[in-house]
Amino acid sequence: MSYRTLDDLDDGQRVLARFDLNSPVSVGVVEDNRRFARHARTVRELVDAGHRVALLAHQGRPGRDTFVTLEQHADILAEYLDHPVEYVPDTYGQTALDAIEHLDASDVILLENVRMTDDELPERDPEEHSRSDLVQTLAPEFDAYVGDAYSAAHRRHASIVGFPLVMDAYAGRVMAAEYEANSAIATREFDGEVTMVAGGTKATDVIEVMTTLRDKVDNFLLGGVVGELFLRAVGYDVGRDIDENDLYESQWLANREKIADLIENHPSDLVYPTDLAYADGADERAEVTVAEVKNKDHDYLDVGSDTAEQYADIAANSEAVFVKGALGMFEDERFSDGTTRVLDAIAQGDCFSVVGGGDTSRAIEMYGMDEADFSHVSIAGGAYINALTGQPLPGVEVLKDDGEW
Ligand SMILES: Nc1ncnc2c1ncn2[C@@H]1O[C@H](COP(=O)(O)OP(=O)(O)O)[C@@H](O)[C@H]1O
Ligand SMILES: O=C(OP(=O)(O)O)[C@H](O)COP(=O)(O)O
Repeated sequence: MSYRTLDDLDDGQRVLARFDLNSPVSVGVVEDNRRFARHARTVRELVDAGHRVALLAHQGRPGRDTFVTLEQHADILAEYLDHPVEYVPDTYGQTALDAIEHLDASDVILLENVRMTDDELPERDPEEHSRSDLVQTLAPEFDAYVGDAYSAAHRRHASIVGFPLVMDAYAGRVMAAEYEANSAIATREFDGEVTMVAGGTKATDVIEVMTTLRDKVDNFLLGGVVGELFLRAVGYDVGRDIDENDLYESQWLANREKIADLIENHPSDLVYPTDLAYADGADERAEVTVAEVKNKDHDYLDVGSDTAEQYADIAANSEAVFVKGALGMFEDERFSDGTTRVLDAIAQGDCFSVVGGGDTSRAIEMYGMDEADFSHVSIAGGAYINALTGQPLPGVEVLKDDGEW
């Protein structure tokens, strides 16, 4: 193995760990989400091994409403951990250094939002970041650095890439699990069919992923905004904005050439919806076959039942399924069918499966599915896209021993 994990870390050390607890914030209130539960497992291991643990994390960006202190994060994490997490309102000043000095075995402190320091946010090379005041002040206080913030590993920020250069560095459990699963489509050979659910609203991201993975994926199951854009490209009158909706036109103009290229060169990999669902005059779910659509007079908010059944079948018979984007607006139960039927088929089967995307993965808990029925449910957004498109993540690269993760 070419990177060190917690298995390689001797007990009873002074450990600085970088997590990603970045969360939605609604009117100043930090919302609980699966990042806390996941990172709590890494902290639990550190606590059980008798380490003295200081956590570094960020929240929001300067100037945004979500840019708040980490006080609430400490409380939420402590709940998951069932162990105290002391919030320290300072990142690397004297207050922080005093708190670090007073750590006992198995104590956990959470240092202040690292983006409140000037050193953190500039995108710089690891060497330059390793010379920053932040890194130079904190590094000597610890024996080891644990990088667990996979979902922020696409950022070349000081606390992500600076410490590993000057400290013994280890990948945390979240980092290792995310890396292994999300890179699998690029790095693993599968014997059977590889399928990708290509849906959701961020069509530009998804079409970039499709273009990169066109030789690896056997079936792209098209849905959501992505599906409509592909249908438009083959001559159906969908994939257009209605009224104020601005999901389609700009993404059509930005991606039409890539779409045309995929259609021309990989036609047999593309699986189109054959029917679509919308809300009728009585606000009930109604369906129409794609062939019957004469002009786009409805917002199509899900794939239809025939499509859902066909997609579920393909997923169930695949060796590996990667999900990027939902097939419909599943938050509204009327339009959840496409997404849930395919997720159910994956969950009940035994294929290798990865579900990514903050919004899409919410469908799993919303509809009472068990995360354990999937090989991996990612907590990353941008980093997941970077991994799928084969771009190295700086926060991963710095943890490699030999440059060959
Ligand atoms: N036809 C559609 N119209 C509007 N929204 C849709 C449609 N299909 C899917 N969605 C929305 O797509 C979202 C998930 O995809 P997206 O935001 O692209 O991905 P991510 O999971 O990466 O955050 C869901 O919140 C869902 O409501
Ligand atoms: O939440 C994050 O990324 P995501 O929105 O892609 O999931 C990370 O914490 C990175 O945050 P940033 O996009 O403000 O650098």
